[in-house]
Amino acid sequence: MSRELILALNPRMQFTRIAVYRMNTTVFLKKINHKPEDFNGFDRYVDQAALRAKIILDELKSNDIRIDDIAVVIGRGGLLKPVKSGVYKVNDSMVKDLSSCEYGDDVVNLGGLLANTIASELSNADAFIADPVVVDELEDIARITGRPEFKKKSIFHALNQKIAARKYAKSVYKKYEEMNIIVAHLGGGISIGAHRKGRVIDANQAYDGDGPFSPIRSGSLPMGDVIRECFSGKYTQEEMLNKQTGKGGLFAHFNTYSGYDVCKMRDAGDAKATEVLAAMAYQVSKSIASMYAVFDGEPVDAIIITGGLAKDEQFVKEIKTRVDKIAPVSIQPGAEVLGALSYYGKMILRKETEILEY
Ligand SMILES: Nc1ncnc2c1ncn2[C@@H]1O[C@H](COP(=O)(O)OP(=O)(O)OP(=O)(O)O)[C@@H](O)[C@H]1O
Ligand SMILES: CCCC(=O)O
Repeated sequence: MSRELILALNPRMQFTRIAVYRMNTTVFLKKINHKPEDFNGFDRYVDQAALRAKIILDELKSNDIRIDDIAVVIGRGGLLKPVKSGVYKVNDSMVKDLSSCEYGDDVVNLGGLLANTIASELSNADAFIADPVVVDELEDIARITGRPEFKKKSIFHALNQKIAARKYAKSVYKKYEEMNIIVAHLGGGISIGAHRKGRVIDANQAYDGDGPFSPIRSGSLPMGDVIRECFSGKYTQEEMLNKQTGKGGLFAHFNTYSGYDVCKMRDAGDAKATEVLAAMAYQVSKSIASMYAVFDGEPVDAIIITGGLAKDEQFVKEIKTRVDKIAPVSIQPGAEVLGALSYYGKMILRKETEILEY
């Protein structure tokens, strides 16, 4: 039996999900909740790397995980320069871009940094990321905007979208690379991707660009109003960016990061929650329908709805009824981030994947 373990890491704002795998067996799975006061004094998410790494290592040790058997530490990849899909070994250049927030400050940056810090503490491990949020397979036409100095960027949930699409393709005995699929990832952020024959040729710029609003992101806004707010003198640039990326969407309406809680408010008859969630479902549906045009007349084989909010039947129903004329709709509730990372971790151990250099 192989003694080589895989440690997978998915850092989120208020918690870090970790899992340890021995090939196909899950050895350990844990959602480590963090108290906001633990991070007092840290201005940026990346400043939390050393502390979170220690908390994770302590958790593994106190659960008798044989940490020196860990060979692969693989984290969810962060805001980096645009890259092709695949597995990357964490190197100095990646650590520099993540820790300086060269391409933005999001908690997802901690994926590569935690993997690097933890691997360096172990005797036998290397650090990796896979399909980071900046996987870029856009067609050139998708990049052009109404201002030559602005190009649309590919920032979306590449890891979960691609795993969801591969899983669906397998379930209908086809190859991902042979299918046309629209994937809607409904998580803390929301991204809609047009997967044409295995390449995501268009997606909304989910982090700070366009698309539906989400539990934490503002999505597309009336641009004139945003410009006027920028120059109102009321907010700094940092505050304006934060309103777009971390304090928009459901948070701005309800002061909670939890889509689950807002769904519960709707179920209890709250009129505002009903209205805002319906608007979010409406925006997701419009975004899915807009991707139909991207396939330029080729049939779309499936629409996949995935992510945490895909667990809410009412929310999903409101989207489904608006888009199911386009293609059959398949629901994959929840995001398999750790499972997806373990899939790549196994390929690394079996030497079945190219290790790309950042
Ligand atoms: N049963 C549920 N019903 C409704 N919403 C839910 C449910 N379970 C989770 N959610 C919501 O889903 C969102 C989180 O989804 P998910 O776990 O896919 O995202 P994440 O990993 O935190 O962020 P992202 O997907 O943007 O990277 C949260 O707003 C959460 O409250
Ligand atoms: C960080 C990119 C995807 C998202 O969370 O919106």
